Amino acid sequence: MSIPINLVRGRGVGSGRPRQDSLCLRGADSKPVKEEPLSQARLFPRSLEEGLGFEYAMFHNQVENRTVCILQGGPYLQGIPGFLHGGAIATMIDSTVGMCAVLTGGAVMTANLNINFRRPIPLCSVVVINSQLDKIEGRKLFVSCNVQSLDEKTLYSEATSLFVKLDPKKTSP
Ligand SMILES: CCCCC/C=C\C/C=C\C/C=C\C/C=C\CCCC(=O)SCCNC(=O)CCNC(=O)[C@H](O)C(C)(C)COP(=O)(O)OP(=O)(O)OC[C@H]1O[C@@H](n2cnc3c(N)ncnc32)[C@H](O)[C@@H]1OP(=O)(O)O
Repeated sequence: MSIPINLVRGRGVGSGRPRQDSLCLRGADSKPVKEEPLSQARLFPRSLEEGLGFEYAMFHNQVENRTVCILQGGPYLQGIPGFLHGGAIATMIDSTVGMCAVLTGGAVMTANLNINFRRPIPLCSVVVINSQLDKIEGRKLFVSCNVQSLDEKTLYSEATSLFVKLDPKKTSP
């Protein structure tokens, strides 16, 4: 049986940096205080110059509700010398499980993210993030993932997450 694999985004596949020209600035109480175009706004993982930050492509399998991310973390993402910063790893884990949740459930937000960092990821190495939808309970989507080396011999990180579908009756966000 052939399994449909959808390329979600990737450099060289029409992956220009997304622009969001109509964002609201929000005050401390989360209420919009001023409408202003933020022409510099970028999806966080796409915010660094090519080759220096997050280099990745994601693939989604609609039949199995799985999203795979191939990631190379560039030199601007260094944490301890020679290795990826944990926050950069968390960003890409959140983005991958988030993509899995969005493509399965529509408009969602991360409510909870738990990460175990098992081994440090060498800077500029290529790793694979394998995520899958585990279950859906009402508006809640539970998605887990692991981060491995290409040869699958090294398990770098594991994570579980909860995404909540946005309630159209609520105004925020
Ligand atoms: C924003 C629009 C998104 C639209 C997306 C569409 C397209 C995007 C396209 C491309 C994007 C591609 C991929 C995604 C990339 C990256 C992903 C990054 C995502 C983020 O980086 S996003 C930022 C960080 N994220 C936040 O900034 C969330 C702040 N937060 C809230 O905005 C609310 O908290 C919210 C909305 C989460 C829920 O609020 P709510 O009012 O709708 O729901 P409520 O509180 O009633 O909870 C309902 C049920 O979830 C349970 N529940 C809730 N929270 C829980 C928790 N923490 N632990 C355990 N259970 C929890 C309750 O216990 C209840 O469970 P039960 O029903 O069983 O009682």
